Formats: sequence, C-alpha cells, structure tokens
Amino acid sequence: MASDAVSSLSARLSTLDPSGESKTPPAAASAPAPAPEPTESTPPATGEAQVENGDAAEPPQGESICVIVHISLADGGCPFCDATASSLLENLSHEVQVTLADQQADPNSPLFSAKTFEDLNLHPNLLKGIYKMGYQKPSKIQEKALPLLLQNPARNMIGQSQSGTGKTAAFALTMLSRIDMDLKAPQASSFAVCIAPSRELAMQILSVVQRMGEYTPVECFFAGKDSWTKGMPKLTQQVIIGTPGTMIDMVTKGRVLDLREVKVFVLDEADNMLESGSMGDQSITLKNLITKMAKDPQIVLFSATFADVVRNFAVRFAPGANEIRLKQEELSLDAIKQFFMDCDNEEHKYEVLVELYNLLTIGQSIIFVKRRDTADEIARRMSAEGHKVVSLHGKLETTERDAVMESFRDGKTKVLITTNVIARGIDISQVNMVVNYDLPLDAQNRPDPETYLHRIGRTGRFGRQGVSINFVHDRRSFENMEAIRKALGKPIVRVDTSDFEQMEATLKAALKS
Ligand SMILES: Nc1ncnc2c1ncn2[C@@H]1O[C@H](COP(=O)(O)OP(=O)(O)OP(=O)(O)O)[C@@H](O)[C@H]1O
Repeated sequence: MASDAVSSLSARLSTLDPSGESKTPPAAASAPAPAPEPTESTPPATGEAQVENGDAAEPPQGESICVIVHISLADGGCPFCDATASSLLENLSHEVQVTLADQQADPNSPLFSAKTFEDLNLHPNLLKGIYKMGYQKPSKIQEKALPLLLQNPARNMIGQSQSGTGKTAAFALTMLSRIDMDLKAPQASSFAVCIAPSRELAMQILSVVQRMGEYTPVECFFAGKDSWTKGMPKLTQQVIIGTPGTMIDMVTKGRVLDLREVKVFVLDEADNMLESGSMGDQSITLKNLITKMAKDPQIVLFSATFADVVRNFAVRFAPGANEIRLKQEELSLDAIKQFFMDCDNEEHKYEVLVELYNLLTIGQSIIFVKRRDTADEIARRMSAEGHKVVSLHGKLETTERDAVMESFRDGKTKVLITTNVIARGIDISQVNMVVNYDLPLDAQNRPDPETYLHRIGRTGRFGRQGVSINFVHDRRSFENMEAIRKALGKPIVRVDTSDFEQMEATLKAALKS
C-alpha cells in the first residue's frame, strides 16, 4: 500500500480513545514490511492458518468424517419425474457428502477440522441451532478461533481465513455465547454489537445469528438506514447488527441504543472497516463510544484479507489480540478457477459478455463493474436482449436494494450486475461464476488485489467449485490484471474470445471439475 495510505492510517491512530488501549502498550506505527511477492513458482497453498499468541493444538492428520446433508423435498418424491424422495435424497446427499467429507478430511483444506462442535464447549442450545443449519463439523477457522474467542477473561481477536470458510459462524457464536441465556429480553442495554460495510452483508449476518440462536432467548436488531426513528423506545434486543454510521446516530442523536453492557464488538470485513475514509472514521468513533461506556468489551476483527498497513492499525484497534493469520500464498482458493478474456475494446467487452451468457447455462453469477451507471447500462441492454439480469448499487433506495437482493437470494434473478458494494461477505452458494467486467482498482486507480479476492470469493463457497472471468481490453487493463495475478500468485488462464466453441468447452469443464 502507498505511503499516503500509511500516513493516513497513522494519523488516525491518534483518534483512538486511549481508554480502549489500556490493555497493552501501543505498538509504534510503522511502515509495512514489504510483502513477499509470490510468483508462478510459489509453493501451493496449504490452507494452514498460523496462530499467534494462541494455544490451539495442531490437528491430527487424515480423519474420516461422515457428513449428513438435509434436503427438503416434496412429499412422495420429485414432482417432475418418477424418482422417490428417498432415492433422490440418497443420490444428492451422497454427492454432497463425498465432496465435503473429502475436503473436511484433508488437513490442507481450510475446511479441515480435527474437532467436533461438541469439543468447542458451546451451549447446548447453540449446538442445536448449528445442527439445524446443517453444519456437522467446524471448519479450520472455527476450530482454531472459537476456543480463543470464548476463553475467559475475554481476549480480543484478529482472525483471517479465506473467503467462504465460515468466519461468520465463528463470530456469531462468540456473540451468542457472551450473552447470559438466563437473561431474557427486554434488556436495558445491548450485549453484542456487530458492524459490516454494507447493508446487505449486515442483514445476512443478522439472519445467520438469528438462525444459530433459534433455540436461545436472544433477540437481534438490524441497525440500518430507515430502521429507526428519533423518539422511538430504547432498544431492548441483546444483539445489534448494522452499519456504523447508523449505529452512531442511534447512540448520539437518537439515544435509542445503550452500550453500557456491551461485552463484544465485532467488525466483519475489518480491513475494509478500518481503511481510510468515512467508514474508518465511523468505526473508530463507534469503538470509542463503546470503550467509554462499556467495561472491557472484547473486540473481534475478521476478514479474508489484512494488508500489512491495515494489520498494523488493527493491532492498535484491538490491543493484545490473539491473531490467526494466513500466509500470502494461502489467500486464494484453488477451487476458484480464474480466466481472462482478451477483448478489442469496451464495446467488444459487452459483445463477449452477451455471448458468454448465450452459451452457458450458469447457476447464478455476479458481474462486477466500476461505475453505477455502467451497471445500469449493461442491465438495460442485456434485459432488452432477453436476459434476466438486475443491477444493484449504492444509489438505489434501500427498499429497491432489499428487493433486488431478495430476488437474487431466492434464485428468481440469475445475474446480478453490481459495483464493489457487495464485493465482500455476500454468501449465496449457487453463485458459480463471477465476472470482473471492470477490474478492481483502489482510490488511486491502482490494481486492487484485496478487492479482487473478495469479489471472486463470492463463488467457490465452503468447498464448492467456482469460475471467475476477467475482461481486459487494452494494455492498461492487461497490466492491471497482471499486477493482481502476481500479487496473488495464482494462474489466470486466457480464453480465446474468437472461438466460442472453445470458450464454451473451457468454461463448462471448469464449472464441472
Ligand atoms: N461448519 C460448517 N459446516 C458447513 N457449512 C458451513 C460451516 N461453516 C460455515 N458454513 C457455510 O459456509 C458458507 C460460507 O460461510 P461464511 O459466509 O461465514 O464465510 P466467510 O468466511 O465469512 O466468507 P467471506 O470472507 O466471503 O465473508 C455459508 O453458507 C455457511 O453457512
């Protein structure tokens, strides 16, 4: 990251409330150590997370696992053919069991775990919720992070794990575990606060927490734009999840959110939440409010990426934290096959995109563009050509955003064209293709490998296969892609845009493999 970003973060260090830093002496704000530059010859990722300041034991190798997948079918079997419910269940669950069991038994997979959820000392009612969600075994990040997160006295955490490997459950279970189950709502103050960079992600987290907490008395509140008004009664829910600006307003302007009893403060996509700009400022303000009002709240930061400069800041934000880190070469998931399409110009990009959708019947896909008007324009043109696509970006009204997201989650819309607004965290397992119509660039127009990783991580969730396709159309965009490829050390394979048959065959093979 550039020195301007370093100095900006360093300057903002001084705005951290000293009361929030009392547990350990502050580390000197320093320029980032140069990141090792992986090349094509970088050793393959092992998926092994490094634990620092922690005492999690190394898992034994090669464990056999039985995974049961619950699938609901219409009574009496498939409504479209002769198959009975039991034969369908047998086939489907066998397929999913084998793939997931293979990966959870492979010590090199980020889904591997040597433990069971019972070993993690969770409340029986939380275990019930987890099993109802179909989870059978913890993933690596859950296995490593949960014992550290749940220890007493509570310790801060900076946790990193690849996209789609189950970080949400790790912090959701922490929030739920820190609430006294015998205390029923209404409560005078909330106990857990979680912030995320987008409305859509915050809503998704809320739904995970609600499902996990189904057998507990815990109640949650979504703190997003339009979800509160001045003069409304004080919140009585124990868990508040939302975006930081709204939460600050609810505390300072509305006085409807009481933070005195907050025991845990979670930042999902923490590197993004702490970056320069208004989101970073809001996260710091909220942290200062919480640490001023509550007694020693546990601060929990999770993300798939932590650039060095942000990590330096994160350790000041969450002093004394246990850290779970990934090595640079472990960041990308092998399950996501990466391609690029060499187009002649901007208009050719659009033609190739349409051809792609004419050729392939894809589960669901997300097309990322740089600008909101590009998202709308492509959606308009593709819709006119008979494709079922929608666009989503920050200029839409919240009701429109919610409706678009709901229809995409329900599978009613197959293609979502969007900006970086949902580049992070969104979890829709049927998404098997991500298109970078415009490659991600940072605020200084430089290639942005972190955002790239988050974007392509919308596919290949929890062991599934996924494909990502990058569009390049001139020297600059090609160089930007090369910079991202070098930073992440994984091949990006060229697909010939003049030979549609080959294009179809290549992508279909990648989607099947
Ligand atoms: N132990 C588990 N067993 C089975 N499925 C799981 C388990 N843990 C999480 N999942 C599922 O895996 C998917 C990805 O999890 P999650 O969204 O928490 O990933 P993440 O690590 O937060 O990803 P991102 O970095 O993109 O935010 C979700 O659909 C979740 O329900």
